[in-house]
Parts: sequence; structure tokens; C-alpha cells
Amino acid sequence: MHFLIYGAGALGQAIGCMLAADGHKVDLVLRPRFVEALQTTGLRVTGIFGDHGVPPGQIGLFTGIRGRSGRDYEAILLTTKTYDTDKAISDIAALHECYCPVVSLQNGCGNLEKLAERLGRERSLAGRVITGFEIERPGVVRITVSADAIHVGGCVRGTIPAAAKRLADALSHAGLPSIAVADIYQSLFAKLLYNCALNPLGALLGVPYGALGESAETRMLMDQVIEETFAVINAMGGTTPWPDAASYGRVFYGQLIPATSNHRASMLQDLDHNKPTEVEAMVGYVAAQGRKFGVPTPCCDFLAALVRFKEQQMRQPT
Ligand SMILES: NC(=O)C1=CN([C@@H]2O[C@H](COP(=O)(O)OP(=O)(O)OC[C@H]3O[C@@H](n4cnc5c(N)ncnc54)[C@H](OP(=O)(O)O)[C@@H]3O)[C@@H](O)[C@H]2O)C=CC1
Ligand SMILES: CC(C)(CO)C(=O)C(=O)O
Repeated sequence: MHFLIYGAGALGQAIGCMLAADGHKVDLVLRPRFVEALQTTGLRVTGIFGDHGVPPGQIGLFTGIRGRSGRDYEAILLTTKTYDTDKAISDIAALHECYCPVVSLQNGCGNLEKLAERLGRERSLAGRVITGFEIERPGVVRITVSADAIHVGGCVRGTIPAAAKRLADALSHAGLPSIAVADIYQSLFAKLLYNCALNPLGALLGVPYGALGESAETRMLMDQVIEETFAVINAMGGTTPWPDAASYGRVFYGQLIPATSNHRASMLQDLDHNKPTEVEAMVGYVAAQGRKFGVPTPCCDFLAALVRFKEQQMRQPT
């Protein structure tokens, strides 16, 4: 297949490298700071899914897509942070002669809805990724942890689009276990529960996920976040694979935290790098939906406020 990966950082470069190493044609839209390294050394992926690499010149490197044609692409993968989603979708929507599916692989909720609003439900897909990717240095991405296969699905609940199946098969064949699912919203809500419980606390306290699961203090807070998020998902008419918050809690503490216990939240890594966080797509999203549906979310409000404070501090001139 021929892929365009828009916003290629840790996740986009790793997926691009693995797909290209498996014989696919890949173009990356990425920042200039990566281009020289990738032109000189090529791209390599290391870590829990083995070593994969492509030599310089095998992947197309672009710092923008304005004026390009979308005619040849069979899928576009959207891998920017969520605060860049609007700009990314505007760019993709303006791509001349582009009719292929566009798949958001981003964290949080709301991205698929934005895609569907702009590009239509037929072309809009999402993936739920619960695997950790970190740029070790320009040209090398390490896959650190994984709690489950990637899920790919479309906008219409109950059906698996052919494009979702094709992408899941391509990713699996390239070395990233993936499945196509009939209800991607359920997978995204499940990931929302995980991210809302772990990301803000991991970022504010500066500890890996395992430490949050070990302390009674942080477990109490995470239980509260999970209760609130569950209530909001229910109020939105969404479902998760679990009947109630307590059932999810058993999987969260028993399986998901142990599988990713050494991981430092992406939100913590963002603050460490003086970058904005994805708070508005996680606890900020739950708080906003809670207000819309009349569901109180005091703990999510509180955590969102603290993360926003940290972001504001970061933006202050020193
Ligand atoms: N990394 C991970 O382990 C996982 C990430 N995800 C999700 O995937 C998404 C991407 O994460 P991740 O790869 O870590 O993030 P990164 O910040 O590493 O990658 C995003 C990249 O997109 C670049 N970018 C943004 N806008 C443009 C543009 N218009 N043109 C070119 N480049 C652009 C950013 O540049 P700049 O930095 O200069 O803004 C950045 O390099 C997030 O939603 C994240 O939550 C999900 C699961 C796992
Ligand atoms: C563990 C990981 C990388 C899984 O996607 C994550 O959710 C995050 O740090 O935000």
C-alpha cells in the first residue's frame, strides 16, 4: 500500500518505518528537525517488537503537504498530538484529488468526530494504540511497552470497514499486532479510562504508572477518575467492554498497569520537554462532556486545572 503519515513523531515514524521495511511505500510529513538525520542514517525501530530499519531514501520526507496531490495514497495516518488535529485535518482536507481513508491514531476522544465532520463518515477511521513509542534520537524510535493489540475501526458501529481490515492486516504483517473492530468508539472509550486515570497523575507527580498503582493515595484518586469517566461515557450513550467502573478497575490494576508499569506518561514527557499536553482530549474532554450531560466530574476538573496550570507556568518567560 501507499501511506501518507501526517505529523510523524514517535508514533508516526515508528509505524512508517515498520510499514516501509515490510515493503509498503511510505511518505512522512514531519518537522525539518528530523529530516537531516533521516536523510543521513535512515530510520530504525528497536524494542519489544524487534528491530526494523530502512536505509536513507526509502521513505519520502516532506515538511508540508500544501500543493501536493493525494491521488496515489491508499491511506493517510494522522499521528499529530491532539492539539494539532484541527490544523492537520484542514491540510488533509485541502489535499488535491485525495479520496482515501484517513485514520486518526491519536490518544483521547473527539478526533474521529472532527475527521468525520470535515471528510465524511465513509473516509474517517480511528485506531486505538496502547503501546509506547519514544524517540531515542532522531532516526531511532524505541517501542517500550504494550498492553494490547492496536484496534482499527470506522464511524459506523457494528460494521468493519474494508479499509480498517486492510490497515490492521498491514500493521500486523509489519510487526505491530493489530485487529479491525466493529466498534472503535468502545476501544477509544476504554483507552480514555486508562489515559484519564494515569496521565495527569503521572505528569503531576512525576512517577511511572506502576508507582501510581502501588499507593493507596493515588489508587483512591484513580478510582474516582474512573468512576467519573465511566458515568460520562454512559451519559454520552457510549459503551465499554465492562459493565461498570469496578469491573474496569480490576482489569486496570490487574492487567493494564502491570503491562505498562515502567512507562512515564506521555503527558509527563510533554511537560519535561516544555511542550503542551493533550489534557483537553483526556480529563479536559471528560470534564467538558460532563458539563454538557449534567454529570459532575470534580476529580477530572481538578486534575485538568492542575495540568493547565503547569502548562501556563511553562509558557511564562523565565
Ligand atoms: N508515543 C506514544 O507512545 C503514543 C502516542 N499516541 C498518540 O499518538 C499521537 C502522536 O504521539 P507522538 O508520536 O508521541 O507525538 P510526537 O509529538 O512525537 O509526534 C507528533 C509530531 O507531529 C509533528 N507535527 C505537528 N504538526 C505538524 C505539521 N503540520 N507538519 C509536520 N509535522 C507536524 C510534531 O512536531 P512538533 O513537536 O514540532 O509540534 C511532532 O513531531 C498523540 O495523540 C499520542 O497521544 C498513542 C499511543 C502511544
Ligand atoms: C502508555 C501509552 C504510551 C500507551 O499508549 C500512553 O497512553 C501514554 O503515555 O499516554
